[in-house]
Amino acid sequence: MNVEDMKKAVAKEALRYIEDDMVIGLGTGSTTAYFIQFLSEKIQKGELEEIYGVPTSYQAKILAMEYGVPVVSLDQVDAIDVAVDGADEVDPNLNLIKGRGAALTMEKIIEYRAGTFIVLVDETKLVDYLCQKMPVPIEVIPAAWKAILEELSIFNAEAELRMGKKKDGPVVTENGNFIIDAKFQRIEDPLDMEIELNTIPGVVENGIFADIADIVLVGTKEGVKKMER
Ligand SMILES: O=C(CO)[C@H](O)[C@H](O)COP(=O)(O)O
Repeated sequence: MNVEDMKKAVAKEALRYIEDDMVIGLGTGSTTAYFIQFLSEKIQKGELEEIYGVPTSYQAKILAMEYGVPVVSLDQVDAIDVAVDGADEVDPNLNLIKGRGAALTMEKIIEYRAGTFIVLVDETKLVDYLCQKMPVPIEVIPAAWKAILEELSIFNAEAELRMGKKKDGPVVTENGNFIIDAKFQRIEDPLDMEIELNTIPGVVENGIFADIADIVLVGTKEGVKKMER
């Protein structure tokens, strides 16, 4: 089983948690894209009814619209039953780093409020501690980017402004902000770090998702494994 097959396997497995009449937070990224596709197939077959998706990004919204999954915004719903999203790192306590796709703020807004937050990863995302492989994406107000970059040196972070790939200059998020990717040495206390980073003036949100995930479905060569809080 290659990584792509693992992503598909966890996306299929996540459907087990979806029932009629649910409002579902739709995450961002390649793994969640499979989930949206498979969710749509079940809806088209009539196996799921009265499903509404709350997208965490334009990517999720456009995919849902293309696949015919009804889309609503957060302010149109009373509650989110389940949210499904990928992650960049998962530690043994189900703490996450997210935000490679620069959608971390809306992802956290929605996933924090979900009755059940299900994370879909392949086994390459499992780490012993956060920041083992990936930096923490931090969404910042553009005017503050340079000051924040310097302030992050207090944490011994190697931090850089994220630059566009098919755009000149910095990546601009869907909220009109910049992203700083900060590689810390090792995050000992994810919750503490998540809160501390958000106290820096100009920081909108950061990609540490501590104590939010309820279930992590991990695609492995041996099949899907479940980690649960
Ligand atoms: O946080 C994210 C986007 O902001 C993604 O969920 C995360 O990067 C995982 O993506 P993929 O499933 O493509 O590996």
